[in-house]
Amino acid sequence: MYGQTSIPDVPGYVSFRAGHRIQSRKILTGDEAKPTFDAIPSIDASQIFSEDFQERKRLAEQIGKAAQDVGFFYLINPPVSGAKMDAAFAALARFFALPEDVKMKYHVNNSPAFKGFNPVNPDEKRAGFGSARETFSLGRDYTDPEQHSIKVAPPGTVSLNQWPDADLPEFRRDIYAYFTEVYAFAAKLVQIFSLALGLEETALDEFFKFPFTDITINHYPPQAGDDTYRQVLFPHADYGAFTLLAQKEVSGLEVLNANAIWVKAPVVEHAFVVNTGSYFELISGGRWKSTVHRVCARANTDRTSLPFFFSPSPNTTIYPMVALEDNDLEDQLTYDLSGIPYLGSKPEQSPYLLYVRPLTNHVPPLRYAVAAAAACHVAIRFQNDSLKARSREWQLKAMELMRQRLTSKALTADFGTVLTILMMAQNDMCTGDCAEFDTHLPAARAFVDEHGQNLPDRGYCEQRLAWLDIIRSTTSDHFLTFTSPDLKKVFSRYRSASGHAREWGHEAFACPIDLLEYIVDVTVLYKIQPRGQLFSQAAIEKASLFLERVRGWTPRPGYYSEQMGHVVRAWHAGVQLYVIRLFRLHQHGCGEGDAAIQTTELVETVLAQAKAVKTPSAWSHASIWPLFQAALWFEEAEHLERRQWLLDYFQMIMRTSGCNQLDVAASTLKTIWKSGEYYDSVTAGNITGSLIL
Ligand SMILES: O=C(O)CCC(=O)C(=O)O
Ligand SMILES: [Fe+2]
Repeated sequence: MYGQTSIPDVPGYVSFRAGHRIQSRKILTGDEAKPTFDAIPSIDASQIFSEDFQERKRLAEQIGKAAQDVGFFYLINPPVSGAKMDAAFAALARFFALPEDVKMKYHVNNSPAFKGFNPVNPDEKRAGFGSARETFSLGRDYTDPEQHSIKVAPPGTVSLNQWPDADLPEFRRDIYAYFTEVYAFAAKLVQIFSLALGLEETALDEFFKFPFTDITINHYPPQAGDDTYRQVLFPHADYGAFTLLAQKEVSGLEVLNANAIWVKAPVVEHAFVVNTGSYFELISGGRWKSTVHRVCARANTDRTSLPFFFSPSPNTTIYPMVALEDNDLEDQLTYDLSGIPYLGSKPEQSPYLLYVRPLTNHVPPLRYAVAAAAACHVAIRFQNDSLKARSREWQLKAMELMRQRLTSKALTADFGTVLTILMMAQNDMCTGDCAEFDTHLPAARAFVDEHGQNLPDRGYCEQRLAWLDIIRSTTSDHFLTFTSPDLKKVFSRYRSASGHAREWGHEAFACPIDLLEYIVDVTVLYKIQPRGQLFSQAAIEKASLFLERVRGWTPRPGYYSEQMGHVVRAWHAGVQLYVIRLFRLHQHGCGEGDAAIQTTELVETVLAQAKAVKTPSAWSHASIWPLFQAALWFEEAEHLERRQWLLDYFQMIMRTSGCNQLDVAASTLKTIWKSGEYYDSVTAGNITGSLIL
C-alpha cells in the first residue's frame, strides 16, 4: 500500500509513516505509561448477515469498541469460505514461485493503475527499515466481467488489472472466487460500522457506492540463512476506510499501542485481522484512529499476506459523520502535532518531539497551548467548528495558567515557561491575533535574554522567535521586536546538523538565512521612511542595492534536497518581488534614467517553483510567503484564473495541513484584490485585523 520510505531511528521513540508524514511516538514505560491495549481483541462475525437487527447491533457494539480502543481486531468465523481463502493462498504461492522473468511480464508499469507484479526493491532490502517484499496487486476494474455485479464499465474503458492467464490459468478464478466473497462481506461491514457510530445502518452506504478496492498481496521472501527476527515492512498506518487482512501459517504483524510498544497479531486461521484507516478516522470524527503497524519475520522464513483494502468511491466527498469524541482529547491531539512542519520536519531533529512534547505532561499551560494548536489544526482538517471553539478556550486556559505560573518565582525562569510563551505566540500567529502576539513575542524574548544560558535548546527558541518576528513584520505595519543587529547575531551563531555555518539548525524554515537577512534590511529601511512622501533618492539607491544583492545570491550547490530547492528558488524570486513592491522599483527603476524593473518573470518563477513542489507536503506549506508576494501582482484583467487557482491551492494545502494561516492569507488577498489599491505589504493599505503569514 505504500512506496519506498526511509524512517530514521530516534532513541526512545518509534517513528512511522502515517497521513503522508513521518511521525514519532515516545516509548512510555513505568510511571509515564498510560492505559492502552496489550492484545488484539477477537470478535465473532458469524452473525453479520443475520436477519435479527439486535444481533447485528451487538456485533456493531463490539466492533465500535475495538475500533476505538485498539484500531485492530480479529473477525473470527466470517462468512467467507476458508476453502476459498486457502485456494487463493495456494494460487499466490504458485505465482510467486514463477521465474522472475515470467512474473516481470505482469509488471505494474504495464498497467495504467499500477496493478500487477512489483518485484523486491533492492534498495529497500536493508535490514531494520524499508520493506523487503514483492507484491501482486489488483483492484477496482469494471472491465473485468467478474466485477460486473458492482458496475459495468462503458465500452472503450481501459482495463487496469493484469492476470497471468497464460502462465497460471487457474489464478484468476481462484483469486476472484475469494474477492467476490470478501467484497460482499466488506460491503456489509460498512453497515455494521455505521451502526457502531450510532448512525442508521445505511448512513455510510452513500460513500461506498462504487468503492475503491485494492488487494496488494505481500510476499516477503527469505532474506538470509539465519532466523533473526527483523522488520520487513516499515511502520505505517493504512489510509483506506478499513483493511481485511488474511494471514496464513506465518505470523509477523505487529501493532503499535499508545505507549509505543509493539503488540503481536499472530495468525488466526481463516479469520480476518481488521484495521480501520485514515478515511474512517475522518468519517468517525477522529474516534477511530488509523493504528500504526509493521511486519517482522524471521530472516530464513517465507511469508505471504493477503490484505483487502476497502475505501470510499473515488468521486465521493467524505466528512465526519459524528461529532469529535472528547475522551482525553488534549492528549490525543498533542500527538497529532508532531507532524506539523513548523515544529521541525524530521523526528530526530524535531525540537517539538525532543523538548516540547515531553514537557506537556509537567507544564499545564504548555499542555493547553499545545492542545490549542493541535485542536485548531484538526478542526480545520475536519471542518469542525466546535473543536475550533474548543481550541480558543484552551488558548485562554493556557494564558490563565501561565499567569498563575508567573507568580511562582521558582518556575518563572524554566524552559517550560519559555516554550509555553513561544507556543502561545505561535498560536496568535496562526489565528492572526495581532494584539496577543504583541504581548507574547516580547515576553518570550525577554525570557530568552534573561535566562537563555539555562535553556536546553536556546537555539530553537531564538530561531523560532526571530522567524516569527520577521515574517510578521513583512506583512503588517508593526516594527520588528528584535533589532536588526540582534537578529544577525542570532543567525550567525547557527550551524546546520551537518556543520554548515549560517544554515538553520532546525529544518523547519524554508527561507535561507542570507535571504532572510535581506528581508530584515529592506523591511527596516522601508519602515524608517517618512510616511506620505516620495522616497528619497538615497533610499531608492539603497533598496536597489539590496535588490542587486538578492538577485546575485545563489543557492549553495548540492546543499538542498530537490523539494527544498524549489522552495528556496521560490523565496529567492519572492524576496525580489517584495523589494520591488515596497520601493515601487517597477515604476521608476533603480536610479535616475534607469529602465523600470520587470516583475513578470519573477512572478512566473515563483509560480513554477511552487508548482514543482509535491502537494500536499511540508514544502508546499513553506511556499506560502513567496506565493503571497507573487499573488499581489496578479492583475484583475489578465489573471482572474490565476487568482482562483491560488485560492484553490491555498484551500487544498489548508485542508491537508490544517494551517489557519492559509485562510488568513487568502482572505487578505481577496480584500486587496477587491480594493484594487496598491498594497505594499507593510503599511497594509487599509487592511486591518489579521496578522498574516
Ligand atoms: O503483511 C502484513 O501482514 C501486513 C501488510 C500491511 O500492513 C499492508 O500491506 O498495509
Ligand atoms: Fe498496512
